[in-house]
Amino acid sequence: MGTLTRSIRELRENPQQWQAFQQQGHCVVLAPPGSGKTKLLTTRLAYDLFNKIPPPHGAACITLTNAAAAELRRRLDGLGVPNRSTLVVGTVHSFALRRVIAPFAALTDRPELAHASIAGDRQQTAAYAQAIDTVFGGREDQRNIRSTIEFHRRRLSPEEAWLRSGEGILEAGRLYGSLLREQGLIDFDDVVRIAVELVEDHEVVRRVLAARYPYLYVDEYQDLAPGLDRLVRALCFDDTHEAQLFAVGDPEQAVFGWTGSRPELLTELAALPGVHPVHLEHNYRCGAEIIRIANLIQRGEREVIPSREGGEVSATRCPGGFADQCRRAVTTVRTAIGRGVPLHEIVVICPHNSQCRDVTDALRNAGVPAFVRGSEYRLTQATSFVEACAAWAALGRELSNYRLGAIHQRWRQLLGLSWTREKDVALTELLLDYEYKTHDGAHQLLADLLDLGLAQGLSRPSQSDEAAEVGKMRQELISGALKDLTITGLAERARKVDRVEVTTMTSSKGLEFDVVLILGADEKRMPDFRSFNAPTQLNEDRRKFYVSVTRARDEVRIFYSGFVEWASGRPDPAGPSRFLREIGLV
Ligand SMILES: Nc1ncnc2c1ncn2[C@@H]1O[C@H](COP(=O)(O)OP(=O)(O)OP(=O)(O)O)[C@@H](O)[C@H]1O
Repeated sequence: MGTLTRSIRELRENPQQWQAFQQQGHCVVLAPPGSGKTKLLTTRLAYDLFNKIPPPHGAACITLTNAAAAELRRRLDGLGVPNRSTLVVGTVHSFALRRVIAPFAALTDRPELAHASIAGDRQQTAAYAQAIDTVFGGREDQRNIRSTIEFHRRRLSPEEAWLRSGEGILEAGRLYGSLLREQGLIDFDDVVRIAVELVEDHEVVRRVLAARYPYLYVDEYQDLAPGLDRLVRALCFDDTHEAQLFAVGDPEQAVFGWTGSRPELLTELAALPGVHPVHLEHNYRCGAEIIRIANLIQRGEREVIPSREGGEVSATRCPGGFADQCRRAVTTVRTAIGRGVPLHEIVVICPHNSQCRDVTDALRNAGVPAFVRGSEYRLTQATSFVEACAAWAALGRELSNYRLGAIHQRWRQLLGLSWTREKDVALTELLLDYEYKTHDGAHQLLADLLDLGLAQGLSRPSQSDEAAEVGKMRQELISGALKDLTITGLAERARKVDRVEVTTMTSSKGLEFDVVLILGADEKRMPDFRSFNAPTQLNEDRRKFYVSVTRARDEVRIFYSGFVEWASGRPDPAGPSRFLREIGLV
């Protein structure tokens, strides 16, 4: 039996999943963790492509983060979905840039946007500094003003809202935008705003997009910021040319508040006339005890039903502080390995990046392979392609989990019209060559890939976001934090097996493991002390804890000390996290 058929059969066993799978018209699935939202979305898309969407029509399948988009692509690959030029699977920002702004920029008063580049972090910081300095003359706290401007840009606030935030904010925001514009740059907030304006203001844009992508699939809808929600609504709820929407999400897993997202948008979407809401309630991932604890974290607001017995949750006090938590985490990981749990079925989750780095060091020093992704560059289609090339060359197909065919497919997409069959041959030769050069600097492989055609492929205007990220990666590999990284080191970053994953609570979203370790469960860290008097933020911190716990199939091990240590080194006796108290674990 094919994987798609098997997946459809599994959905048929669950009446709610089956209802959503068969639903005609707009469908919004609201469902808890592990209830099969992503499985439902990808199975339905695969089925629709084979049965309802004949070429040249296509579909757009979008989500918020690159990691989530990569997971969608992986699952669709597994269901045997073939490539189609009108099938877009990616982030909502890349959809806005490539499928809305690039082809329709001529309709705006800024046709040059079709060739604009995405501003890098440094360019944004410089433009913010200059704009704020010009308007406020260095009198005010730059960080505060920048975050107020970002707040309004992300929410596409109307002018009155900007004005309510104080004198000079609107002016500085406008100046920031025009400073980027003078350099031929836009940032992702601009991308969203311009795409929303194009779709809302121009019927022709809606008409063309609805013809090209008559079906729109959105995963993790709760994380879309208001601008992106408007984009989806304009495409799907136009009286004359609507695309059909299939959206899945969970307001209780919204963890991207800093991007301006509001979990209520999903609930409101589900209540729109013409939308069929479907609620799922069974969790297929976690043992019953994990679900019991997860329900307690939610304070009984929503009962999730487990599909199997078992599961363990425990909390351990580590009186020696965070270093002690790391030591005990190492022991717990070793015990799990001793019981036969594969390394890649274990995850360590911490509230902060710096804690992730500390626990990774502790694991590695104890001889346990561990991987944490820092903020060196984002994992996009192009950067993950470069990592996959290193992995295939250095680790081979088995250990790397990458097929040469999948690497070639990505290569073709990145090269676009500049792809030729000879370029496939050249890529294969290059990768075979690197099998014997695994100790060379990783920057050399990137330079060779750029020379081989990647640079040309990324010079297309629609690829400016990818080009910016590859530029950042190159910089890091040549002179940044990754400057001594070898091909093997780069390969390790893409390796999916035989290593423990270490991640922040936010980035653990959408993942699943047999064993989950949560460190740093101390008040002032979890929740963060800045959330104490901010109910919205406090709720988001609770949701992050909820998301972390529900990543586990079998075991959740939580560690706390009852105090936190700040940079001064002085312990602050804040007590264990209130979340542990609420669920009766301390
Ligand atoms: N009907 C089903 N029968 C068997 N297994 C299922 C079924 N539905 C989902 N699953 C399994 O449950 C697990 C969770 O599914 P999935 O990742 O799609 O859930 P999700 O709702 O997207 O989770 P989260 O919101 O936590 O990311 C997967 O291993 C999936 O294969």
